[in-house]
Amino acid sequence: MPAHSILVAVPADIRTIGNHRWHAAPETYLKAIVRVAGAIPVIVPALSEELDIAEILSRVDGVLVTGSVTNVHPSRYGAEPTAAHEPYDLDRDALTEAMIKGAIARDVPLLAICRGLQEMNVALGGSLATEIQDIEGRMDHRAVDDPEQGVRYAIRQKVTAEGGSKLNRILGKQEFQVNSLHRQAIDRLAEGLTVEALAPDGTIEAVSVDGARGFALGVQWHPEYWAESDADSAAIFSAFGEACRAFRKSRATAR
Ligand SMILES: N[C@@H](CCC(=O)NCCCC(=O)O)C(=O)O
Repeated sequence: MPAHSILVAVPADIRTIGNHRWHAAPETYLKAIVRVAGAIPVIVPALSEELDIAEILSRVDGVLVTGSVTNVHPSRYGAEPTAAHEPYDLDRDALTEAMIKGAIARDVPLLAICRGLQEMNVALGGSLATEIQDIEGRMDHRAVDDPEQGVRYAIRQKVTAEGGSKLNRILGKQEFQVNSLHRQAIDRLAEGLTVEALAPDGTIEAVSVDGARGFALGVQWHPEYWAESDADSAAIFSAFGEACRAFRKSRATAR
């Protein structure tokens, strides 16, 4: 096991376990950070009003925003909340907005996955569509109804990366298969984001930050799930880990 020294901040979800509120992150992301990106994940509690986010960002070498079954509260992108938008996690919304904006402003490498990509778009002023499987012409991007996680997260959808995009360079190809499971998607793309990849129905599957000096990528699918066994998933986590190491070095030399 390598002795890692790179730190990656992971904003927490709020979960209720028994009678307690927990600040938690899914293990699949934590293992992918340790085992494939080669870094130490540091879970940041969703207590944004009590934390100095700038201070946290000055001590970490990357930020990874995970997926979650909860949805960004629609008031954050000017939509009326309805039952179809639920469930929410308002504390996570506040934390991820601050961490995403802060990471981009400071060139801290950022990898945003699924809900994370949606939060990246909302943080920069974009909006989301909900229940996209009900929109004419759109595919059903939800997980298959199966108790087995490996079946729910099976890689089975085609995605096409823009030629010359960051993803195209990381993966060395334009066409690939992913495990994209979600019921919301980017509607109005935020100014400052570039589309990196699309599903066959036009759903935005990946974005990057325009003019970012470092790594600032959002993917709608789940590279964390197969990061140890699927070459494309591994390539994304390895590229993120490399970016974090390069950022640590550049920051050390600037001091
Ligand atoms: N809530 C959003 C984001 C979807 C997401 O991040 N899913 C992660 C895992 C979900 C699971 O295991 O069921 C949406 O649905 O669009």
